[in-house]
Amino acid sequence: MYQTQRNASEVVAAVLDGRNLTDTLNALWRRQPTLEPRQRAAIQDISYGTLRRLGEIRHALDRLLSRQLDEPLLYSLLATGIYQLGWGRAAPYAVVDHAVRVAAQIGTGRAKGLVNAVLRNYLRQREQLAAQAATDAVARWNHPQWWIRAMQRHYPERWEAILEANNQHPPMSLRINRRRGTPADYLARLTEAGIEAQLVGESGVRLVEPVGVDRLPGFQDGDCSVQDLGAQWAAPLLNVSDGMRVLDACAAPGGKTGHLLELADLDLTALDLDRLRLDRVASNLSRLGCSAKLAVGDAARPADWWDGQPFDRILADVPCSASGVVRRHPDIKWLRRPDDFGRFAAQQAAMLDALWGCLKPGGQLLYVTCSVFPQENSEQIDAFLQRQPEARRLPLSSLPADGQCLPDAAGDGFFYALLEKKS
Ligand SMILES: C[S@@+](CC[C@H](N)C(=O)[O-])C[C@H]1O[C@@H](n2cnc3c(N)ncnc32)[C@H](O)[C@@H]1O
Repeated sequence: MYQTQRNASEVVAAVLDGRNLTDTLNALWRRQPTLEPRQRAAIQDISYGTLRRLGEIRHALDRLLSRQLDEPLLYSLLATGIYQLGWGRAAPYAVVDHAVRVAAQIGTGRAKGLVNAVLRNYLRQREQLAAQAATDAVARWNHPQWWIRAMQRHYPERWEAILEANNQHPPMSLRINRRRGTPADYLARLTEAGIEAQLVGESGVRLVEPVGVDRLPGFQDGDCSVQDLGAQWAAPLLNVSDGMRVLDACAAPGGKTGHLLELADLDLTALDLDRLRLDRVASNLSRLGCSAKLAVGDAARPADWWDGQPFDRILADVPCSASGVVRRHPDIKWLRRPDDFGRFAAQQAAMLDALWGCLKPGGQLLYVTCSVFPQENSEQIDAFLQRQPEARRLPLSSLPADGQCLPDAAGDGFFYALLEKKS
């Protein structure tokens, strides 16, 4: 366990230094290819758990440390240790013992004694610290203060539920490939495989407990895909039918591309700025047994990749703050800054304007984000409708009237706006 604690501390230290959690973990797997699945799962569990609870953990450390600790790795070792003691399943004596061993490797002379004292004091004062944390907003909700205030302002009735949902483990949902069978048939196959699940949405199944994809019947043959329920709205909302010319403008890793191709036989172009991520679109489509034209390019610069033939449908699943998927990426809430939203909004507006020029009169463009911040969503669309008089927003009867889905037990947070170009 001691190597696991060391690895998890390094991952958390990297995130606190501004790096993305998924990239950091992938870099670790590449650096240490001999880590067993069990060890990877433990490192992942400690890193994700620590970041989910970071507000409360920092609050405890502020009280347990007599002065500021300027050694980032040692601080992360304490943070992960507190997570394990407060919320983990490992025996407390083993957590403390192994953390002290890691401290001896990474810290200065006093590190061992400090780690031993802080973690033991945490165990002694745990209840008192938890009671104090309950009175501090950042510790209570485990989000930065500015984020909590923004949610209170934008969602006065729902902010607590949103923050609470962000701190939960995400559900694992599947999209059933309708070309291969019905969701009910697939549910029966899951039951036969001993995997408990329930039907959700139009083509979805939610698992009671997450499992590795290798356990999912027919996964390699494309019978199902892992996709959150909130994301499963996208393809059906675009109203595609056989023969349409469709652009998936920000396609990678191809979750929604595959869904579109399951719904109809399309002449589909999958565009993405990131060549490596586009490789994942190719492998996802090959697993599903469907194909698309793949193009590397900037959605805001059609001159670089467009042949001038207008599209019937465009899916613009634009890069955003990802503030609706915090439970899958708990680093996001600590890495984002309030001024990021202006930057995202400007990039999204440039993409929308450029893609609009590629749409046929009478065609439809679906704008999607996995954000819960109005700057990227309703405000973005309102401003677009002001700029583009030939655009009108179509109602989406299956979703909340403003198109904003908030993270809850059903799905992640997404925003949808369907725009039609007047003919
Ligand atoms: C939200 S993700 C798309 C998820 C994808 N639609 C799916 O369902 O699997 C946004 C994607 O936009 C890509 N991207 C970022 N900037 C872009 C740009 N200027 N032009 C095209 N793609 C871009 C990113 O590489 C990323 O793959």
